[in-house]
Amino acid sequence: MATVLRTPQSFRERVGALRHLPAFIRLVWAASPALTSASIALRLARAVVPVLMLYVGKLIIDAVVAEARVPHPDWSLSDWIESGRLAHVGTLVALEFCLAIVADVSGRLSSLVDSLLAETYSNFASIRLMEKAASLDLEQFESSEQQDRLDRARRQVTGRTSLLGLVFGQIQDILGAVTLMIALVAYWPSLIMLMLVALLPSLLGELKFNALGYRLDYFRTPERRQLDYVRYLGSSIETAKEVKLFGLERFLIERFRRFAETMYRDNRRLATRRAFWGGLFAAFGTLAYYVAYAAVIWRTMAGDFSVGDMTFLVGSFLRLKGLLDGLLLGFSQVAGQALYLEDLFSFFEIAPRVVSPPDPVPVRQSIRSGFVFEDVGFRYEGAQQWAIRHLDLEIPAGEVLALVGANGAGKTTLVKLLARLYDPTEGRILLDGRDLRDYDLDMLRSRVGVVFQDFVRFHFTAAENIAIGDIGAAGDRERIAEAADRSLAGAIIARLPLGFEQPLGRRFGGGIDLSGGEWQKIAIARAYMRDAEVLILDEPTSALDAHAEYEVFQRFRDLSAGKTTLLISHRFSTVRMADHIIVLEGGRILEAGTHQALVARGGRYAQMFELQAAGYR
Ligand SMILES: Nc1ncnc2c1ncn2[C@@H]1O[C@H](COP(=O)(O)OP(=O)(O)OP(=O)(O)O)[C@@H](O)[C@H]1O
Repeated sequence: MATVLRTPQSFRERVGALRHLPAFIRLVWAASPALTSASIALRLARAVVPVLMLYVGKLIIDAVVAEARVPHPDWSLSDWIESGRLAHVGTLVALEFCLAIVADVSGRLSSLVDSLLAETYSNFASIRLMEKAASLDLEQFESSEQQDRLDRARRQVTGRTSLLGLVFGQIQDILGAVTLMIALVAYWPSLIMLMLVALLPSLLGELKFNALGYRLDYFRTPERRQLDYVRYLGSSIETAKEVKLFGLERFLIERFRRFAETMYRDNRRLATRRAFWGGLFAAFGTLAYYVAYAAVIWRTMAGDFSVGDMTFLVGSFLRLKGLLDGLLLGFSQVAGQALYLEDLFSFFEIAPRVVSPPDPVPVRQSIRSGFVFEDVGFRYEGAQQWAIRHLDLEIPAGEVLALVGANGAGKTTLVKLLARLYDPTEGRILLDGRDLRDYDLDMLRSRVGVVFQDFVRFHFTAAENIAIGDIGAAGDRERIAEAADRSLAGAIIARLPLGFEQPLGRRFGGGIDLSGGEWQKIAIARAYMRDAEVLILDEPTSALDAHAEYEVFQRFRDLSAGKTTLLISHRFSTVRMADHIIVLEGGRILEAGTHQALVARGGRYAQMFELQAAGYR
């Protein structure tokens, strides 16, 4: 069940989000240990070198002042060099030059390493996300709350890789600040305290606004998904046809504008408040800096510090202020983004419920007795009504069973239960006498070939579209061609300019779109790709003309001889081919029998059959 995430409200909870940082750093480390180590080492260099430079600067000034005090005649440069009085200062300048080069090189290398690491991490985390998503139950996918969370998790891995630079930048700044503080404490400890106290209001302010920003984003996730959806509707090829014909442009644009404006207004209010308070708090920091500055000038004039000390102290204070400001801003940004890590890691923690048992039973190569539904009931999460209730049904191995019934009668649900996409809410389903839940899930699914009514039109090549049925055999062109011939897709592919290599769909350059019926033939070829024991066609032929559907099913029947087959169709010319027919109504079995028996019975089936037959007369 999707757990409702509470929004972090209190200060502790906000800072508490930082607890995900170690897990985040572990994830970054796992993405690339080498790049992560390099990045941290370079940051360390970048933190320490500036302090060393400031100190060498101080030594230079002191040396120069000392030299300037010693009287010297009207010397030329060569006299200075020969006297040896330039040697000390010269060495110091050379040292500072070397440090400057190290600072420059480590800065450049560090941006290079960080950009490589950010991309590696983003790819790594995306793969983890896809793997996790693949392991989830269909039901967990279908809840809108879960979709919201997935959406936030996805944004976390794609849009928020800056977190990486931020966290490492923080580490660098902390190291830099600590080095400076150690140096400054040696001179005048109380000034550092002044600076730290002055920055406290900014810290608290930033934390507060971050939590507000996150809450805004959190509560806006459903709206943002709506916004993305409306944007997609208004600007994609899949919808262009209906948008034009129904004249939906203005309607969609208006809807987009309405959502977007509310979100913009809320964001603007927050950003303005943040800028105001942030500016006010920052003024405290600046004030502290100037107080410290004045104090240092005074003590230098009083003779407590040398001019070199003064430049070092003033330079260090300025740098420390910059670092602390940066740390503060960075900290609040890190804390803000860490709140989103909650989404990513809580997504990683969702446990699928439809899983293999600890000691799974292997599925036999060929099914012996078949499936038995025992008092099976299923209710979709959040639904009031049962989609299926008290269903007892036997599907003997090798039988061709047809399911008929009005829209919403429960046909697709039954198929999903059979393929163990869901587990029954009540009762159980047996395969060869054992509960489906006892079997190895992957093996079970690999034995079942389903073509759904809403099959996916993959914008891949024609060959790949068929190979979807058994993706491990994507390189086996012979099998793909055979599957295509069996589903009557072969003739369609032969007409494509690039044949099996033809990209399908218009999403990418060079793609060719197919008609609905042509797509269906391609989708049916997927069922032939699988060496499945159980074949299920859930109305994938609705776009085929009556003749084509008859032909497709005829072949399907012949080619799947000996296999357990389930057909769902609203066309009785097809349904009558089945060995056994089940009429579902409101999730229960209303009638069952052969075509002849059901017609002779004069019940619901006969009524529906008569209605359709009359339409053709
Ligand atoms: N994902 C879902 N979440 C909630 N309810 C659902 C979901 N899918 C189907 N239902 C409901 O379950 C019931 C059975 O639906 P099902 O899709 O099994 O019907 P069907 O017989 O296949 O219909 P059709 O002929 O229209 O394909 C319907 O009342 C439907 O509204």
